[in-house]
Parts: sequence; C-alpha cells; structure tokens
Amino acid sequence: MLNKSIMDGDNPDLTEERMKGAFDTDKMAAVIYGSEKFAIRRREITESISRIPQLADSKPFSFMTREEKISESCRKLSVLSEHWNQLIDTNNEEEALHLYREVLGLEGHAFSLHETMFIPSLVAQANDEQQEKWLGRAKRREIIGCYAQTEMGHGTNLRALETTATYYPSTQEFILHTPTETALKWWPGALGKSSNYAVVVADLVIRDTHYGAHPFMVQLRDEKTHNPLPGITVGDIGPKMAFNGADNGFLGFNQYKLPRDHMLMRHSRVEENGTYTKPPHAKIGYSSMVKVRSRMAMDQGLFMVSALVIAVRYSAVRRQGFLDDKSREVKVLDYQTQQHRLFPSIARAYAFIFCGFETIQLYDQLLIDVKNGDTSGMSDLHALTSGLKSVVTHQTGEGIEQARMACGGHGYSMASYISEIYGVAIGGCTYEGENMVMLLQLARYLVKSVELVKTGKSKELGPMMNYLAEPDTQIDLTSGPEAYVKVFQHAARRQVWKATDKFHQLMESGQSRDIAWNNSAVELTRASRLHTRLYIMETFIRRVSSISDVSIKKVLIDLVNVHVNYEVLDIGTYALEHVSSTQLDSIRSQLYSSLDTLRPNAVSLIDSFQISDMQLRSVLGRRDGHVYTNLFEWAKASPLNQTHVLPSVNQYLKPMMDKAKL
Ligand SMILES: CCCCC/C=C\C/C=C\C/C=C\CC/C=C/C(=O)SCCNC(=O)CCNC(=O)[C@H](O)C(C)(C)COP(=O)(O)OP(=O)(O)OC[C@H]1O[C@@H](n2cnc3c(N)ncnc32)[C@H](O)[C@@H]1OP(=O)(O)O
Ligand SMILES: Cc1cc2nc3c(=O)[nH]c(=O)nc-3n(C[C@H](O)[C@H](O)[C@H](O)COP(=O)(O)OP(=O)(O)OC[C@H]3O[C@@H](n4cnc5c(N)ncnc54)[C@H](O)[C@@H]3O)c2cc1C
Repeated sequence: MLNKSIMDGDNPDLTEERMKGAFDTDKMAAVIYGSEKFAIRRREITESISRIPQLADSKPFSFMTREEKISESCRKLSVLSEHWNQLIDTNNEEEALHLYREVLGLEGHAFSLHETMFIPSLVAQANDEQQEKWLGRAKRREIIGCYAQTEMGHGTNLRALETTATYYPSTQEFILHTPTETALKWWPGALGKSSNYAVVVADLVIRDTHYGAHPFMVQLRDEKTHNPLPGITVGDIGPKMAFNGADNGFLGFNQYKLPRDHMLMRHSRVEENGTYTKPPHAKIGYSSMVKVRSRMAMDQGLFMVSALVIAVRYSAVRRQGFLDDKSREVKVLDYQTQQHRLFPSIARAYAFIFCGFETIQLYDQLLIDVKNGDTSGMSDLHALTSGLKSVVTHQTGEGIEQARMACGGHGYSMASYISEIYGVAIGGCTYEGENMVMLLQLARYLVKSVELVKTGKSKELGPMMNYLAEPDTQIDLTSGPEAYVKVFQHAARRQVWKATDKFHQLMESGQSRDIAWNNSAVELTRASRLHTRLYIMETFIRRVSSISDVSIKKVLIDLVNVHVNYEVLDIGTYALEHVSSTQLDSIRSQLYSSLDTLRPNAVSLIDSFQISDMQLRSVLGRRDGHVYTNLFEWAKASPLNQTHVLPSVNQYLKPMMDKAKL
C-alpha cells in the first residue's frame, strides 16, 4: 500500500484520495523527518503513547477552561514521569518534542520553556562546574526552569533592560533588583506558577559600571513548598490570544541576594574581587534566542502542516456544487481556487521543514565551534535565522488563515482547532524578536555585504551572499527551477542594493546614521524578505535534487514547481523588472497546470507528515474523514448541551420574557 493511512471503514472519499497517491507515505515521512530511523521512532512513540490510557485527553481541549488545561497538562506530566525512559531516548531532543506535541499539544505546559530555553541556556552559557551542579537536575526534571528576559517596558531593546544584578565583592554576592514597575519581567513562559528556577537576564553592574545583559541562574521558589522565596514577586500575566495552557508570568526582585557563582560564567566572568572578564563575542549571551530561532522554520512548518492536514482532508470529503457531472456534487478540493489556496502552502511547509533541518544543524555546529573558541560563525547564523524566523512566521500565519477559510463555516468552529493553531503559531511573529526588528537585523548584514562589494572586497562575503556581487543576466525561464532562483536573485539583489543606496544617500545628504536607517527601514525589510525567500527556495530545490527515490522525487519536483511559480508571481512587482508581463502570464499558466498535476497526491502529501489524531486535536481533520458524525458527536459533548435548560435561562431570560407577556 502506497498510502499507509488507508484503513477499513474510513470515509470512502478519503480512501479514494489515498488510493490515488503515487508514492509511499512512509518513505516520504523519512524524507520529511530527516531519516527513516527517526520517522519510525515517531510512529513507535505515538503507538506506545496510545497504549497508556492515562495519557489521553480527559476531554476536548476546546471545552476546557484555562485552569483545567493547566491541571490536565500537569496530570499528564506526572503520568509521563513514570514512562519517560520507556517512551523516548531522553537525550534526543526531537523525540522529546514529538512526545510533548502528542501528549500535551501546542497550548503550552509547565515544561514549555524548560527544554527549549532553560536547558539550552545552561548548555551554552553555564561553565563546567555550573553544568555539573544544575544540568543533571534540570534534565532529570528535579527542577522546572524558564527563561526570564523580557520586561514590561522592554523586550526588543535588550540593552535597555532595567533589572540590575549588582556585584558586591565584600559579600561575594549579586543583588538582583527591579527598580521600577516597567522593569518587572513580563511574558516568560511557565514563569508564573510552574517554574521554581529561571535563567534571568539582567544588567550586570560592578562598581557603578554597567556591563549590559548577562544570564543568571536564579531560584524563585522553595523546593519543598513551591512558595516564592522572600524578595521575589511572581505570578501569571493572565489569558492570552492563545497558548493558554502556559502560565506566562511576571517577576520582580526586591534586593534579592544571589551567590557569585550563580552568574552563568562560560563566556564572561566576575572574579571574587569584582574583576570582570568580557566574553569572546559581545553577543554570545544571546545564544538561547538564536537556538530557538534556528528551530522556528521547522516548528512553524509543522504548525502550518497541522492546519493543512485538516483543510486538505476536509476538502476531500466536503462536497459542494457541480463541475462536469451534474449527478453528484464535487469535492471542494477539485476547485482551482481551493487548490490555489492550499497547495502553495503545502509547498512552503515542506520548504520550511527542509530549511529547519539545515538551521538546526548549523546551530549545533556553532555550539561546538564556540565551545572550541571559534565565534566566527555567529554573525552569519544570527542574520540567517533573524530573516528566516520573520518570513516563516508571517507566511505560516497567512497559510493557516487560508486553511481556516478553506474549511468554510466549520473552519471557524473550535471543532476544526485551526484558530488555536493560528493563535499559537502567530505568537512566533512576536516572540524571539519582533519580526520587523529581526528583518532589520538581517538588513544590517545585507548592507554590510553590499559595502564589501562596493569596496572591492567581494571575497569576504559570507555564505549565500555571492549573488549580491554578480551582474544581471538574461533569464531563460524554460531552463527549470534554477531559472526561478535567478529571478529571485535578480529581484533580491536589486532590492538590497536599492535599499543600501537609499540609506547611503540619506547619510550623504546629512542625516545621521540612525535617522537615515529609519528612513530606509521599509525598503530594508523588503530586501531582507526577498533575500530570505531566495534562501528558502534554494534550500528546497537543493534538498529535492538530493533525493534518489524516483517516485518521491517526482512528486516533490511537482511541489517545487508549485512553489517556484507561486513565489515568483507573489513577488510580481519586483520580478517585473527582470521578466516581461508575457513571461509572467506564462508562469501563471504553469502554476495552474502544476496545481492540477499535484491534485491526485494532495492527501498523501499531507498524510505523509503522520500527525496523529491525538496530536491534531481536530474533529474536522481526523484521519477517518467521518466529518459530519464526528462534528455532531463533538457538539453534543459541549458543556452547554448537558442540560436542556441552562440556569441563566431560568434566572434571566425566562423572567424577562414572562414580564414582557404581562
Ligand atoms: C520554542 C518553540 C519550540 C516548540 C514549538 C512549540 C510550541 C511553540 C509555542 C509557543 C512558544 C513557546 C515558546 C516561546 C519562547 C519565547 C521566548 C522569548 O521570546 S525569549 C525573549 C526573546 N527576545 C528577543 O528575541 C529580543 C530581541 N532583541 C534582540 O535580540 C536584540 O536586542 C537585538 C535586536 C538583536 C539588538 O541587540 P543589540 O545588543 O542592541 O545589538 P545591535 O542592534 O546594536 O547590534 C550590534 C551587532 O550585534 C549583532 N548581533 C545581535 N545579536 C546577535 C547574535 N545573537 N549573534 C551574533 N551577532 C548578533 C548585530 O547583528 C550587530 O552586528 P553589526 O554591528 O551589524 O555587525
Ligand atoms: C507567546 C509569547 C511567549 C513569550 N515567551 C517569552 C519567554 O519565554 N521569555 C521572555 O523573556 N520573553 C518572552 N516573550 C516576550 C517576547 O520575546 C517579546 O514580546 C518580543 O521580543 C517583542 O518585544 P516587545 O514586546 O518589547 O515588542 P516591542 O519592541 O515593544 O514591539 C512593538 C512595535 O515596535 C516596533 N519596534 C520596536 N523596536 C523597533 C526598532 N528598533 N525598529 C523598528 N521597529 C521597532 C516593533 O516592530 C513592533 O511593531 C514571549 C512573548 C510571547 C507573545
């Protein structure tokens, strides 16, 4: 069987789609997840979870209050604690993340930041003795940690953080202090109620000199009672747009004493007498953010896929209207507009995940290099991941919203669960650096690159930047996807140069650097987006070219064709300077025919992600496709439907109506 999701008793419309698939979905899963071994491990973990009934949701998330969600995830975490070693290789981050996604879902939980930022901060920033003291405890989950950096008044501008950590050689202690209301830590995930430790980022002060943001390991709560320690004010910041299973929190310090060896000292040090040693690279303390940003293409790709699994399956069973055959309504997936709405996002999701693999590996390599004293790769990765997190989060938001609309009215119901996926995913436009700000970080790098070319130093260009030095050439659009890469290179190069020239001209006209930068900022962010989209396209094509299995490669080439045609049309206003409007018309025709080509494989392409029903938490997107029965059962389970007459009717509506009758 080529599509491994086919099961007896499924909706025949979905079975028909699965029969049409021209490739083996297990083989595709191995490509998506980087190796056959990991794809198998994912399935094994999912299977093992299903044999532990206590790990199942006690009721649908959408019917739970915030308090119930938090309690439910804590209950499951305590069940999981009995099974970690039997379910996963606890040293394997990807296995752990898969387990969390399956059992706990995406709405957040007590360990939301423990694995993703707290432990990575200890790994990258704590010295060997500190790791000896805390890392094992953190990995064994004896303690729960989070990453407390953002303050009520400042998130983006780290240099303006107000929380101080002042060192006193006389006592060999730091005093952590929150000098103002705006200095309260505000937003850190799992800080409010769950964590008893935090990596706190504070401005290091020694003898009135401010050394800027540094990380400190801080105990927040008593390990026996879980009460906040004296000098600490901590709590939950309240409900959010989504992600309400997490207790994002606030934190204030009142002259809180911290031993000297609680500053994380792998890269910078404070000696007993207060002598400060600066780190080998000024931004090395920002590594936990780079770590998460390097994961975001992968994680956002998976968010988008979840919405697409729901929308594509639903579109294959939803019948509405007629095409040729007037005896039976068509599957809405047969409409060109539906395909145009969904298929380019499927292509982007694959592309993001392939990029994600690269950036995760680049971060792991950087960690090794930095440990060996080589910080030279930091700027490249910072620039790349800054642009990538901004583009993928924005496009993921767009893709998920299109998926919701593609499900019509039922997409708007929590039964689809798409609104929750959307709410969680678009948090990524903000966290780990607001998107505009991060696009401007990449722009700094692009401007510097142009300056290198202008001053004859093209040899010093970083990876991916050589195209900035190349001349425009004729583009032959019949020569395959590489021609579309050329269109993107031309468009990105032109925009990067244009934005840089504008910035330079404004400075030449007398504007200060910062004012000239601000007056060029929109053009600079456009340059960053084009550059990043070029990177995504190149990575996608490179990955697909490396595949040897013929049937897998064939369908992925179809997907690449959807991608390159869609992307070039999407940047039409920039592309028009390099391709004629007649050529754009021909790209349009190719896009429509590539949608057609992809159509028979659409369900298998999204089935290949092997996202279990448990993980999807969508009534509309279940693998069996029995949408209407499932939807009705779900609605009947609504708490509102547990009585025929609600107390509020008896208390308010009935007396009101009775009064009106008098
Ligand atoms: C995590 C998810 C995994 C699972 C998925 C499942 C569910 C997810 C669902 C929910 C979310 C869960 C978790 C969310 C966790 C979120 C956590 C956070 O948000 S933590 C807080 C993050 N905060 C930020 O990102 C702040 C953004 N600001 C900054 O990073 C810096 O302030 C900024 C903008 C980089 C500026 O820094 P500054 O020190 O002022 O520097 P300059 O602008 O002056 O630049 C000077 C040069 O330094 C270079 N630079 C900056 N950063 C770096 C770096 N990291 N590495 C290397 N170089 C860097 C910069 O490019 C400049 O270079 P040049 O002078 O141009 O050469
Ligand atoms: C779901 C979620 C989870 C989070 N988890 C954590 C966590 O675990 N730990 C933690 O420490 N923090 C966390 N945060 C906080 C998050 O990192 C910050 O909110 C984020 O970095 C954005 O900073 P800000 O809120 O200060 O936005 P602001 O910078 O105030 O942004 C407001 C506007 O100002 C613009 N702007 C700001 N500066 C500039 C500039 N220099 N140039 C141009 N435009 C600018 C922005 O583009 C934006 O449009 C989380 C946030 C969310 C939403």
